[in-house]
Order: sequence, then C-alpha cells, then structure tokens
Amino acid sequence: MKTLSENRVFDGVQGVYVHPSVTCGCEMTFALYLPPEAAHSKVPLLWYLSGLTCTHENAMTKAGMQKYAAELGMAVCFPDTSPRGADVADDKAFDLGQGAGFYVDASQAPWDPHFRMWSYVTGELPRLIGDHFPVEMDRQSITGHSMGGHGALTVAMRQAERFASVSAFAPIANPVASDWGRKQFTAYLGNDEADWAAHDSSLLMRDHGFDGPVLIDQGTSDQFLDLLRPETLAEAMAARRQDGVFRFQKGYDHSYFFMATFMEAHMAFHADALDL
Ligand SMILES: N[C@@H](CCC(=O)N[C@@H](CSC=O)C(=O)NCC(=O)O)C(=O)O
Repeated sequence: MKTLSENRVFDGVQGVYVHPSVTCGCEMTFALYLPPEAAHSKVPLLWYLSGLTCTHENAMTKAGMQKYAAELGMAVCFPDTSPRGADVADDKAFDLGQGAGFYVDASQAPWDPHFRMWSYVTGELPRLIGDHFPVEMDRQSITGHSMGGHGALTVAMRQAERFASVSAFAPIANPVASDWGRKQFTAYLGNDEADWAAHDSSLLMRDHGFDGPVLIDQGTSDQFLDLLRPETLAEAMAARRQDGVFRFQKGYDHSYFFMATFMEAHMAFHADALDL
C-alpha cells in the first residue's frame, strides 16, 4: 500500500492511499479520515459508499464529514466506486462501467475480471483497513449516497453482524424495478433476475430487514426520484416494522449540498448506535 497524500484537518489526518487489489485485479484508491483520538487509541469506523461518477474524492471533499468525525472520535473510510484503468472494461454511459460498479460481483463478460465491488467492500478493503490502521473492526457503521446508498443498505442487511447502524442519502432503493439497476444488473449479473434480488434493498428489507437502527433521508426535489423509487423502500420498512426513520426532506435535490445539510444528523445517529 502507498500513501498518496495525508493532510491535517480538524486535528486528525485525511489520508488517500492506493493498493494492489487482488479482488479487483487492479490498483484501487481509497481515502480514510482518522480523528485526533486515533493517534493514541483505536476508534470506530464509519463507511461512506459513493454514487455514480464518484471516486474516493467526492465525499471526502464535499460532504463535510471530517469536522463531525473529529468531534465524535470516529474514522471514516471512502472507497472508490469501481475498478479503474486502461485494461478495465468501460462504457460510454456514465451509469455503467468505471465509476458505476453498483457494489456487485460481475459474472458476465467483459465485466467479470475486475468488477468485484461486493467482495472488495465486504472483504478485501475491510481486512486491509483493519490490518493497517487504528480502527476497531468490531465497531462499524455504514452510510452512502444514491448508488452508494444502495450499496450501504445491501451490505448492511447481508452482513448485519458487522454493523451497528445503517443510513442512506437518496439511495437507489429498488434497482430491480428501475433503469438504475435493470441495465446494470443485466450487464454485470446476467438475465436471470433471481440473481438480482440479493442486491435490492427493498426486497432485502421486506425479507429480513436490518437488526439495528436505519435512517434514510430523501430530498423531495431530487431530479432522479423516479429512478430511486424511495416509496418502495419506505413501504418495505413499514411492512417489516423496521426500527428506523424514513424522512422526505422538502426542496432538497440529489447534490452534495443535500448530504452536507444532513450529514451531522447522520453521523450523530451512527455515533449513538456505536455508543460514542
Ligand atoms: N452526470 C450525471 C449525474 C451523475 C450524478 O449526479 N452523480 C451523483 C450520484 S448519482 C447516483 O449514484 C454524484 O454523487 N455525483 C458526484 C458529485 O460530486 O456530485 C448526469 O448528468 O445526470
């Protein structure tokens, strides 16, 4: 692993690191914020999974998480959203290929050699972080935006033992019934829709939910509302009687201005679940 940069911010360190990924078969970059406490003891870890077109950098620079992470004593990890490189398959569309890994392991050509974001964020990257940084791997929570909200919810519901809490900003909430999902799952996973269900947060919520608190924020002026299908997840939470809150926030769109506005509340929610 190589350090690309380390900057002091709110008395902690915002680092960016690159490592050869066995899972993705290419170099992967991630960012990790360590709060001041991490200089002398291990700290809990919050994952932030980003959306379409993002790298590790968007949330690191625009979500305003470092101030709250420093105050709460929490590390934050920002993975990339896909494998990258000249040898990695891509597509002209912004919502397929590089920058659009959808947190699944592809089984179809030409994506299958590298597009293994499920295994990367659930296996290889957590192991690497736990081995190299002062984080408490038995105290983790997860959040994300849009495609990353979909990732956060599906990872949390399928690896419930790993996470104290899950939240999401404007998640792609029902990808099996949306053009943000059907196109990508067909490309990455193939035509058998039975293989898609494990990556749909509304279906997972209906089937088994999450054993912990859930917080979802969705802007009412989001330009992608019809693709996100928030009502399907809200209905599934109600049907499941899930411990959680689903909030429609009046006038907010899909941008990082929305995340920055509600980030403090999300981080306080996770801090509470992590007993901070
Ligand atoms: N270029 C696209 C819009 C892409 C976009 O809005 N991406 C969002 C995530 S959307 C769902 O996953 C994002 O977070 N972008 C990065 C940012 O820094 O804002 C279009 O033209 O429609």
